[in-house]
Amino acid sequence: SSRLTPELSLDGPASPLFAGLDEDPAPKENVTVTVRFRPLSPREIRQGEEVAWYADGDTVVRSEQNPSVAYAYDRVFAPTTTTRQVYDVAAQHVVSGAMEGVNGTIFAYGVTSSGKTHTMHGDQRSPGIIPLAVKDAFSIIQETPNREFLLRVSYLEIYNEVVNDLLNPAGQNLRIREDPQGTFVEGIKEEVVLSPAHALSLIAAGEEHRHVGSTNFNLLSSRSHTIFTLTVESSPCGESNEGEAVTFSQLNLIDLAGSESSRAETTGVRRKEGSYINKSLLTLGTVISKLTDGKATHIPFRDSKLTRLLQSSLSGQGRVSLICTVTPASSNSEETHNTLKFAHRAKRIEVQASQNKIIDEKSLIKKYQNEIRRLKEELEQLKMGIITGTPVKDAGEDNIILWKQKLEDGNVKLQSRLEQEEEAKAALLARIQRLTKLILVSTKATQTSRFSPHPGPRRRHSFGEEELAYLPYKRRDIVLDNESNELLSPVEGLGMTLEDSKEEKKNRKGILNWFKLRKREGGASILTSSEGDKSSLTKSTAPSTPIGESVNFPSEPRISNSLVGESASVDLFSIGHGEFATDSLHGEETPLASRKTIDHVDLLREQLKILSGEVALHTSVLKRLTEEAGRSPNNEKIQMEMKKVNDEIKGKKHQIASLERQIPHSISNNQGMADKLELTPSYAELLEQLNEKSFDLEVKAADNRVIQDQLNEKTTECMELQEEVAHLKEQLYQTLQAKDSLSNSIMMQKNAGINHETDNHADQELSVPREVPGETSPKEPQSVEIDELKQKVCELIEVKAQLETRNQKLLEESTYAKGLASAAGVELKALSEEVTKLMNQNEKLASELASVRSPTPRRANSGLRGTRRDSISRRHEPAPRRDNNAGYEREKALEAVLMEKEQKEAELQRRIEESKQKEAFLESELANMWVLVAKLKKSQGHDLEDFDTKYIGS
Ligand SMILES: Nc1ncnc2c1ncn2[C@@H]1O[C@H](COP(=O)(O)OP(=O)(O)OP(=O)(O)O)[C@@H](O)[C@H]1O
Repeated sequence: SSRLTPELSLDGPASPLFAGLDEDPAPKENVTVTVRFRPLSPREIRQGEEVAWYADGDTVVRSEQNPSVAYAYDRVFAPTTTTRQVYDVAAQHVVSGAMEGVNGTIFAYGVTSSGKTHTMHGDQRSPGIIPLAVKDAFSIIQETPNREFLLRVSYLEIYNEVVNDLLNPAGQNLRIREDPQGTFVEGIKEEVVLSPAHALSLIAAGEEHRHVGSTNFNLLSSRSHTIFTLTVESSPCGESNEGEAVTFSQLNLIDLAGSESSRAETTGVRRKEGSYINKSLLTLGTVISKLTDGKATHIPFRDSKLTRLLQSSLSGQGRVSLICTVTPASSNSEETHNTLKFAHRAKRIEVQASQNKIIDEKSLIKKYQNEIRRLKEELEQLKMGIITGTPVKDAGEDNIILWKQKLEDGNVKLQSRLEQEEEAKAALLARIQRLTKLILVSTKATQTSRFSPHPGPRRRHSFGEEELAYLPYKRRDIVLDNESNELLSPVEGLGMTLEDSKEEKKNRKGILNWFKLRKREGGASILTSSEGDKSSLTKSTAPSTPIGESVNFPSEPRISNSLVGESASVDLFSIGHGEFATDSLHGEETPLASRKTIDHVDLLREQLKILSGEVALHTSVLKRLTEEAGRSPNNEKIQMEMKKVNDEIKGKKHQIASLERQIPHSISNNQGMADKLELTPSYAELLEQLNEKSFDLEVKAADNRVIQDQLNEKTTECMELQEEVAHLKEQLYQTLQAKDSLSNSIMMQKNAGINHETDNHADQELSVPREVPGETSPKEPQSVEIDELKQKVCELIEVKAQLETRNQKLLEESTYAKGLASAAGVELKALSEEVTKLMNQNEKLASELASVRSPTPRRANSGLRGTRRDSISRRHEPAPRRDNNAGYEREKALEAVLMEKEQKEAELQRRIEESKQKEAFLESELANMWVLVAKLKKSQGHDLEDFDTKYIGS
């Protein structure tokens, strides 16, 4: 499928993107071919089907009827084998190869209803190869601490020989292109993924668009081939990796549509689909036999879209694993035999597992790394600029007026410069965070690498609830005849899932917690991919642009708010807490928590300095004004200015005082926080999650804003269209009137018997203007009028066609906008549920906190709020015993944090409410728009229909 972003592939031959294959070419290996039997279905058993083929040991499939007919493969899986076992043998090595830069392709092949989709996608009880591979890829990143990764996905289907983008409904009928590196799909959308749940959610969304339909054999049969591609870029960690090669690879996970025998389907669409499916699978078979023939000169890759896209994999670049799914049923014996022969041929294809390397600096991961580095430098410079400030030059004592003027100007300039710099700094920080989040790194501190020659055993990660939610509950529940779908084998994975579920609940980290804080040398730590950065990605409008990082990422306002002004500095502090808490949880060697606090305190001090400078400037201005006021005491303007400056000085002083209070408070709060973390580490997790949720909410709100803008645009377009329609109506009306008057005059002429010819053919005159030699008036002007009318009719027809096209476009865009709005709605709902959950947890933690305190009879009987009130009132009592002081202080700090969190919760709730309102507003807007469009269509339709019947028809 798609290989590279255009910006990467544009480079051309002068700067080759790939260093190519390794200098030491990897030894040749064969395609891994496995066969998976599915159990007999209850229907097959009811119909008295017998077993025609069976697994004879681990590697042989044998015919029941004729035991001398047998085929050997790398592995044969009996009906009771679980998909996880299949994954371990048939897919794991391909996935781990892809993470190391070796291309990989895994595909399921078999007749309809043999279990391809069950194997590739699976369901919640038995996740398929695709979810397992995605999960494994992220586990590998987690266990490769010395490398940074960038993962992108694309998802397409080939339906009736047309390539459609499943991640972008607008991406239909895409073209397959070729370049020196192979074939790729032009304009396909790629999304950078940040967690398994994120990737699975994209697959689930893509599946919604896939073509499925019921056949005689499968109620939900796949009617298209799908290719899910995971593109992996990785480079060594750290900032000293400039010039080092980046490994690049693609993992293609393919669920083919099933080949069908002629008895499978009889009518219309299904038959057409079936013939396309069979043709492409036949081409696949031919390609494979020619590839293994040895003598073949021409391989017909171009005969089908499927083989064109698989060309580079099948011609040996990277690992290939073919999983052939078969049913043992005797009624399918012949088809099974064909599948087995196909698998046997494929076994002979040779491939080479060489590592791809990109030497070009323009690999996407490199591009991000360089940009992060550059932004950090800019930020450093900006910070220094803010601290240094702009010195105001002494203009000399003899020119005091000029000096004063300059001072005033300098003051204004300084202020606006400071504001600008603060804004720029916030924007830079946000951008660094945004870019850093896209690059995935392990949270492990250990330096063992999977890229080392002998990687240790890997821990198997089980699916969390949020990840399972993106898999179908039970795929294809209904089989024909309404029979139960339970096949005669233990339900795969069920036991395991039940067993695991308790463990999963305990360990559950959720979508957002796959990657925690990331440390970077020589700079402030930056949050990595702990947040599902969906908004920025799905906003990407241009196909093949993997990130929409420039679009709608609302972190700037949040950070800039936090940097401007006194009240907002509380916000800044709360952000600091979130990050601080998260980092502390991981207990890494660098004391990130204290560094965060130092950063924060530094910032407060910087603000203090700025404010002091401003106060000094204002004071000098005030002094000058006082002198002037002394000279002209009745000048009201000066008095007012003095008052204004005075107020400003007071305001600034007030801010300074509050900042001075905040600095020690921040330090002690930090201490309190650290103590609290010792007691309740999960509390920090909660804070972090709250932080993440609020961030998500902001993203959603930004999304809503975009949708709202789109809606407004559409509404304006609708209004314009309406105006145009009204205008057209007017024109039509005029034309009709002209025509009526023309008919009248003709009739009058007829009656007067002026022209006998006209008498007989008056009607024809209307539509066919004729020239009568020697005859001039009064017929000439009439025919001119008729000509004009005809001209108008033509023009109107053209306008009608244009309007119809525009209307169609408008309808498509509205559908898309509606989709976006409903997606935002679903997300919001999920978020509000999360927040409710968090609040419950919070309540629980608060009561735990209460129990941690040394119990007094009074506290033991009161609830959380009672406890807080008690402790607040205690603050006004005389100080308790000296040895209780430390505990008391600590309690105070904890309470402050608790209160702060409650405020944050309330704030979150408020934001959810706001978002909900916005959503409701959007929905009503959308509904209005639909009504408008419908009305428009209706009125336009009526008018034009009338028009057609009346004039064009006649
Ligand atoms: N190994 C298996 N164990 C249990 N059930 C299975 C297995 N393989 C397939 N099934 C069940 O058999 C039915 C058909 O499987 P599936 O839809 O995966 O077939 P398919 O080959 O993808 O069909 P199509 O080509 O028509 O899409 C489903 O109900 C599925 O749950």
